Amino acid sequence: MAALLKQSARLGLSGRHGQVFCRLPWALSFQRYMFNANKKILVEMDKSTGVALMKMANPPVNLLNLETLTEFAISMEKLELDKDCKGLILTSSLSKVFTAGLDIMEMCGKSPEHVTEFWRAVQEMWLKLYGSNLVTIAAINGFSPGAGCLMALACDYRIMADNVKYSIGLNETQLGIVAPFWLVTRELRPSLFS
Ligand SMILES: CCCCC/C=C\C/C=C\CCC/C=C/C(=O)SCCNC(=O)CCNC(=O)[C@H](O)C(C)(C)COP(=O)(O)OP(=O)(O)OC[C@H]1O[C@@H](n2cnc3c(N)ncnc32)[C@H](O)[C@@H]1OP(=O)(O)O
Repeated sequence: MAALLKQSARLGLSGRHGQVFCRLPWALSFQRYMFNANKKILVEMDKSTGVALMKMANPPVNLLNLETLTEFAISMEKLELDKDCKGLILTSSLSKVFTAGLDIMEMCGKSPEHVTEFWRAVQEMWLKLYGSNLVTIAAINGFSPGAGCLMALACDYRIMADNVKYSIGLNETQLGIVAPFWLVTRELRPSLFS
């Protein structure tokens, strides 16, 4: 993140209170592009730095439902295919929630087919992040329970906003969901793999 900001300064961007203001001539704007499918995942790719900023934008709490997870996977695929993209910062567009995790309503009163599709999308999200060729950074700017924690763990680096009110953790056992073996061994106890 610091490197990104340094690069921004070199290119004529100035920052104040965490915001970055652009003073670049319009002619250089081709170096940036933005995309989103359904506006739940916003991506801004800066070709001059090779860094993409991905913001979850599903108010009020950035729930990870099937639609958002699918959009996330598509966005990751697009970035992986961009040879100029070297790094990814994953964050939230909301002020105090990174993501409230999986939408528990996706697991409640739904058909077995739907639940299967949903969990496949959860697993795909993890695979896309954990297996990414990009340098991935989670900029955790708010509460991050359950799958929010899973997302952060799947990134190469994590930075969390310095606010004692925000919590992060795998709290899903409180809902009767058990973290799968591969998650525990890969991310929480990697020594078991060596
Ligand atoms: C067998 C095959 C295995 C394959 C496995 C593959 C992968 C699995 C890998 C790992 C397992 C990970 C499992 C992860 C599970 C989860 O993520 S479970 C969800 C955990 N999350 C929570 O417990 C969050 C609970 N929410 C909060 O604590 C708060 O909402 C908050 C985030 C602190 C924000 O607080 P606040 O700003 O005050 O907002 P509200 O509480 O008022 O919430 C606003 C509305 O959003 C609803 N909501 C919040 N969280 C959820 C949620 N997780 N699901 C559904 N809905 C949620 C909340 O009810 C409010 O709704 P209304 O406005 O009242 O209608």
